[in-house]
Amino acid sequence: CLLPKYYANVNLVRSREYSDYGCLTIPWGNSENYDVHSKIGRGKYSEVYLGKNIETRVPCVLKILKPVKKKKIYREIKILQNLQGGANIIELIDIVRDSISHTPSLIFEYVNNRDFKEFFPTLSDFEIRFYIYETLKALDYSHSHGIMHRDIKPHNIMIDHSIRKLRVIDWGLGEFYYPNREYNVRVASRYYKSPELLVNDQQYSYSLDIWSLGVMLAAMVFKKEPFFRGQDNYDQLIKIAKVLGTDELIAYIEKYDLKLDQAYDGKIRAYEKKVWNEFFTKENRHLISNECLDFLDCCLKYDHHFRITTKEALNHPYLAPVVQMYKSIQCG
Ligand SMILES: CN1CCn2c1nc1c(Br)c(Br)c(Br)c(Br)c12
Ligand code: NA
Repeated sequence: CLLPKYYANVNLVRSREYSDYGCLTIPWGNSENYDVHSKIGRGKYSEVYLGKNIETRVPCVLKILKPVKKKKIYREIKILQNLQGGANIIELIDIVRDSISHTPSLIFEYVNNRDFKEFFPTLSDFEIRFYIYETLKALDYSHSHGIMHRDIKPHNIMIDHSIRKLRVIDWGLGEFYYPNREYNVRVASRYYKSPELLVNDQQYSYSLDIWSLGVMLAAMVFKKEPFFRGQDNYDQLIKIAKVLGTDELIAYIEKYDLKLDQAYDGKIRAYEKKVWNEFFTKENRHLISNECLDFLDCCLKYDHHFRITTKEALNHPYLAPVVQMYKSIQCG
């Protein structure tokens, strides 16, 4: 078929400025238009506040960027601009230069999100499938526009359950995909880091986001948050090997002639690949189905070349009930 399996060339066929975030025209807004209220979060690169538009009184979120390399700030803004209007992509309302810190602040639409650690355990089987589907819509839009998110985790999935609204936030680690380009492996958050990041396979692609989504889903359906709890980046791979087994990890490493950091020497013992039913409990059984386990197998592959793509995932039987629901709404 004409379409490459995974949007390999979208950034090659577009004009240069689409992905060249060096030269960016920022339509600076006016920080006087916004009232800053309470701090709602703090990250490595930003402080996040709840605020309001002074005139309209409409709530908004102000992400005040810590002074990092301009190039990184421009990359986040360029990615947000390129993705605006895409399904479940957080809306960037304004960019203002903070009158005090002089660093840029990004003004986003507000989502009445509830901490996932309290909210996720309340979800039914269908609701989990629904929110995975909604997240995949955002990832498919992003990947089809040549962009990897590289920090998918529950903290970056904002959900207002009262209106079934989901938005993917924090595109600060996002990057433009080019075939055969080598990328920094120090991305994503530890528990959601994919094997390629942990064995320093720098030629990764969009499928990094699919691993992180799979890890998030496993935590939701098995009620085990996080699903792979590594003490550090080395232990993270050990925790994965304890579930997926050592054989396929070694096969992946040998296939691409990857070198394991000497920190692993003697650490990676022979672990049997576990069968999923070892994680079944009374509390999580109602969330687990054969389609769900198959979906997890498609996402949680060591070799990123073999992971399911967003397009294929949206058509996986696990999500058929969501597709069916949307069809029934359209037919009225
Ligand atoms: C740390 N927290 C909690 C809620 N929340 C946080 N960061 C947020 C960002 Br960035 C955006 Br954009 C939106 Br919208 C929401 Br809501 C956010
Ligand atoms: Na954000």
